[in-house]
Amino acid sequence: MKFAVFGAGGVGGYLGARLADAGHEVHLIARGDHLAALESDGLRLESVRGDTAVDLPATDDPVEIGPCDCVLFCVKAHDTRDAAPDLEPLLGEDTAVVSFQNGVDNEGWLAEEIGAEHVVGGVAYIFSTIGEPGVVEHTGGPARFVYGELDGERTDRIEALDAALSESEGVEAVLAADIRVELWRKFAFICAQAGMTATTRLPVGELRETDASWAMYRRLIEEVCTVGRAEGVDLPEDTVDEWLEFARDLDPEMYSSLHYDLTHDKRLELEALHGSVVRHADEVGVDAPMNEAVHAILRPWADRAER
Ligand SMILES: NC(=O)C1=CN([C@@H]2O[C@H](COP(=O)(O)OP(=O)(O)OC[C@H]3O[C@@H](n4cnc5c(N)ncnc54)[C@H](OP(=O)(O)O)[C@@H]3O)[C@@H](O)[C@H]2O)C=CC1
Ligand SMILES: CC(C)(CO)C(=O)C(=O)O
Repeated sequence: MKFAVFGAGGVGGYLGARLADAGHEVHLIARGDHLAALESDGLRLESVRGDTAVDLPATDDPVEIGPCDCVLFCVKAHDTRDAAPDLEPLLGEDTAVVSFQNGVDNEGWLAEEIGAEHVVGGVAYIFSTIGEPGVVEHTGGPARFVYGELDGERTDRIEALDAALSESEGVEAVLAADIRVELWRKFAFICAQAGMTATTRLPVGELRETDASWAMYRRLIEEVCTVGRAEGVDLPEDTVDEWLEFARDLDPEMYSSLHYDLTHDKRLELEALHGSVVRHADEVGVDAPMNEAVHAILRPWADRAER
């Protein structure tokens, strides 16, 4: 298959390297120092699931790539709207654009720009970052990727993507029955894991040992589930308990990408996470006070990083 990875960073670089190793044609879209390093030295992946190095075409201009079977859209959520118009040259009639971003709004934003028929939902469970230009470091997380057509159809293109990811080493690939449920499930977890590790600047192990913090972790998940259900998302009854059990088993030193970005003076995806919960809660008329609190605490840091 012909893939373009739009935003070949922590998530996109990981997937691009794994798909290339599985024999697919992969084009990377990046910018700045990272692009310069990809062009001169190729992409190196240092991963707890096995290292690899791939020499792939890399550019900041999608026109050079042309129409693809599938585009993996892996920029930060705050870059979605700016990047979306540049997808156009990558689109053929049946091209799938899969968002592997955090949050529940990216798919809608993409659909507004390129048409809903091109948009496929996706969720990533991994912890990977650009360690230095040209190098993606995967330090933990299951490397599980969940995806599906927004209407739940088993189309030829989603089956082709499923086959490509399933056959790639180091990728746990899951074709979802209902990707909207999966997006909200992940959203519930990430709002707790990211919100708590970023506001306290402590790893999950210390949060688990502190009753008040662990109770807040739980409430963040509960609130997102309440909002999602109020929007008609069929989240399983046991979603909260399932995530708490999952979080209890996490490496005690585990933080989140929001914490990483906060502590590395990078822009925060706050509006796609807690800001989004607050907006969705307002729309459906339910309260989300813990998410509001996280949003209020981190907003000045997000402003500072944007200045
Ligand atoms: N990293 C992780 O472990 C996980 C991340 N996610 C989600 O995945 C998404 C991607 O995150 P992550 O991989 O960490 O992000 P990264 O910052 O590592 O990678 C994104 C890359 O895209 C580049 N980029 C952004 N806009 C453009 C553009 N218009 N043209 C070319 N390149 C562009 C960025 O460049 P620049 O740096 O210059 O902005 C950056 O190199 C986020 O929504 C995140 O929440 C989900 C689960 C785990
Ligand atoms: C918590 C984690 C690592 C789970 O994949 C994540 O999605 C993130 O930090 O953005």
